[in-house]
Amino acid sequence: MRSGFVSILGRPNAGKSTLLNALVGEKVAIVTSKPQTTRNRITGVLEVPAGRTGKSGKLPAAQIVFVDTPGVHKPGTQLDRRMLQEVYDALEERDIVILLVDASRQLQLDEPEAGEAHAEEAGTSPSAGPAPEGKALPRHSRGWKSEDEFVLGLIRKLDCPVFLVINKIDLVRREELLPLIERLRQQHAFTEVIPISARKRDGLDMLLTKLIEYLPQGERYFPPEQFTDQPERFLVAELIRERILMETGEEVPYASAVVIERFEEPPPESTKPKKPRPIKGGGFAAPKLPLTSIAAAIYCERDGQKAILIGKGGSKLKAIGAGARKEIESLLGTRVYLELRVIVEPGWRESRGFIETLDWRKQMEEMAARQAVEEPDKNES
Ligand SMILES: Nc1nc2c(ncn2[C@@H]2O[C@H](COP(=O)(O)OP(=O)(O)OP(=O)(O)O)[C@@H](O)[C@H]2O)c(=O)[nH]1
Repeated sequence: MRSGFVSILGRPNAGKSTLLNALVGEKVAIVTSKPQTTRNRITGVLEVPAGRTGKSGKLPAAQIVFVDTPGVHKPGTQLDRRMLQEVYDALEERDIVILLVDASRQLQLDEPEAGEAHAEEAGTSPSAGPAPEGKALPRHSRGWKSEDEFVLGLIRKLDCPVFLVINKIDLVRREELLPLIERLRQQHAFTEVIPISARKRDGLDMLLTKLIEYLPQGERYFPPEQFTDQPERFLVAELIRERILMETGEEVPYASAVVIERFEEPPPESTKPKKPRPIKGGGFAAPKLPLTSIAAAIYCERDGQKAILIGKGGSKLKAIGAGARKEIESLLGTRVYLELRVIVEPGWRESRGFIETLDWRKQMEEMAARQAVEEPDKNES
């Protein structure tokens, strides 16, 4: 079989997480219209059984480990630097790299007015983020041309196949697409150039066929039924963060972090399949699902942000909790009791120590170390 790591690299909002989810067929990464949604590298595993039909006939069996990365942007804070480090790490361990660009955004650059503004302000921080789809770029986000150069610099150093994947083609006209492809082709000797729409799942068959063509022969890295290496706790924290990004504006999404403080899975006996319950007046009700009890802390940097997160009479926090709970229930397949509290941690985005505590890989190591101290016998056996 073929197997290998495919890292997905690109500017914020290019659609990397949408592509990852579409390829893997599961919600592995959260997606919002706000840039810099992804903060860690995220693994999504796609198992391709032998005989599946691709663009050029039957595909060989393959396991592709996709690695979504934070959008590359000029670092302004310690958190940004950590995010960039995640990108570097993903570029270390890979067999193929996908450079994902947003076709609609590239086209905006072509407009002379926007182009001039970019040149003027190149190098400014884009932390406040690009404009929503289809809108003109706001002044504060016009530093991104130099960031495109930075991304190109990263891929020029690579010795593996690099695919240029042009996303969001559903937003551009056909006659605009061909000149764009030609212009981007000039930037680097890309192994393949593939236009897609991740949202509409257009072009993904071609992408998959070509990826498998370039993957080395090898064994599986993950068991066939596993679709990510992220623990459920972290997925839950991300679903809460996704809701915060959706429910709040201005700087709050960027200044927020979520830490799971309690994660109590239902006792094993309650997860056994149960019979439907008879109800008064005849008929049966679906059996009650078991309950997972979760408590999470939402960190922000200032009292004002805390007030926004809580909202009038707690309304905002309630909305965040209700939206997140629905998503978590569908992830875990249980009912969920979710408790949220908001904590002000001034300037956490500049604190290396705090940022480290957010890293789930670190959290897992610490939990294992704690368990080894608390239950040494269990560990030895
Ligand atoms: N129209 C359209 N929108 C898309 C497509 N792919 C992604 N989007 C939208 O683009 C926005 C950003 O998508 P994400 O997948 O979060 O982008 P990202 O590159 O992971 O973003 P960062 O986390 O900032 O790095 C979301 O609103 C998506 O729904 C596409 O093919 N077409």
